[in-house]
Amino acid sequence: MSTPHFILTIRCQDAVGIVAAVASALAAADAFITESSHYGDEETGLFFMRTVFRPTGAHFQSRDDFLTALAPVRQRFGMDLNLHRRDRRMKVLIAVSKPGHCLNHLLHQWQSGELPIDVVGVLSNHRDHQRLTEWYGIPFHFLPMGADKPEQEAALFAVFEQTGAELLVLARYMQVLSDDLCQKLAGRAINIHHSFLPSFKGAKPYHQAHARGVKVVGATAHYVTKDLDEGPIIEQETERVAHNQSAQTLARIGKDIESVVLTRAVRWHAEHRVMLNGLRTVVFY
Ligand SMILES: Nc1nc2c(c(=O)[nH]1)N[C@@H](CN(C=O)c1ccc(C(=O)N[C@@H](CCC(=O)O)C(=O)O)cc1)CN2
Repeated sequence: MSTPHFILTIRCQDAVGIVAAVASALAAADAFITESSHYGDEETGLFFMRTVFRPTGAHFQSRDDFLTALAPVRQRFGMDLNLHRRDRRMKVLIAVSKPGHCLNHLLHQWQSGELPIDVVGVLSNHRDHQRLTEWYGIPFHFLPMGADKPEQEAALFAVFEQTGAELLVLARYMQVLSDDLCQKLAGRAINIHHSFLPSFKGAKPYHQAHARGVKVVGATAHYVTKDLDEGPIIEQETERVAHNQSAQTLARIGKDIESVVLTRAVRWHAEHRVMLNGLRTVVFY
């Protein structure tokens, strides 16, 4: 059986000696570092680090062993420190409305082993994608938007909790989540917006873009906050468009970009490569 690798992520106030202290603690625990990235943001004064390592010694093998070895450094610098087995797959719940292209792409990538996740369910306020979801052998949860939005959202959060989900992916889910639900899911919900933010927030961004006469369209994956389309950006991509292309054609071009951008963002989040830095993110590619 191959030796498990661990992913260590750290966020704390920046200071002299953090990298040396972490590397020394890992060396003292016979940890072999295979990958390491760090960044200090001079504006926010925050330090970020992602290190991948594997055990080589007899005394330090388990996650708890290494958490114990890192405890003094964690305390010295007041770190927000997390340690994950690299072979553990994140549990993901996907929400979708009528546009199904992002869901389809995610499910194909997952089934093809291209994403380090387990899809624990798909939920929707429409039944359009129930057959596709069940074809993949995934539970489908129909949560229609009745008159009582808090009730629908309570049912949504109940599915999130009951499935053991660790991430909610809004794969063109066209309902605005309430402040209360956003707080409960802070840092655990990713949305795909079908424009190159901050341009063209809200509904019908391709019509807005066409009317503005843009030469480039794009898509943005971001963490979900109460402020619509304002959450910390994880990934963006663009493609050139031309004067003779309609809003419908822009939307068709955009579908492929949205699918790729959302899948990248989910992969990077599941690989613990994305860290929140206020209203921004740090992404260790
Ligand atoms: N709290 C948040 N919730 C959601 C966000 C977000 O950023 N914060 N993003 C949306 C997705 N989205 C754009 O990317 C978006 C979805 C829906 C709407 C909208 O105006 N919806 C209408 C209803 C539309 C319908 O029923 O078809 C509404 O909610 O009144 C704008 C942008 C997902 N949720």
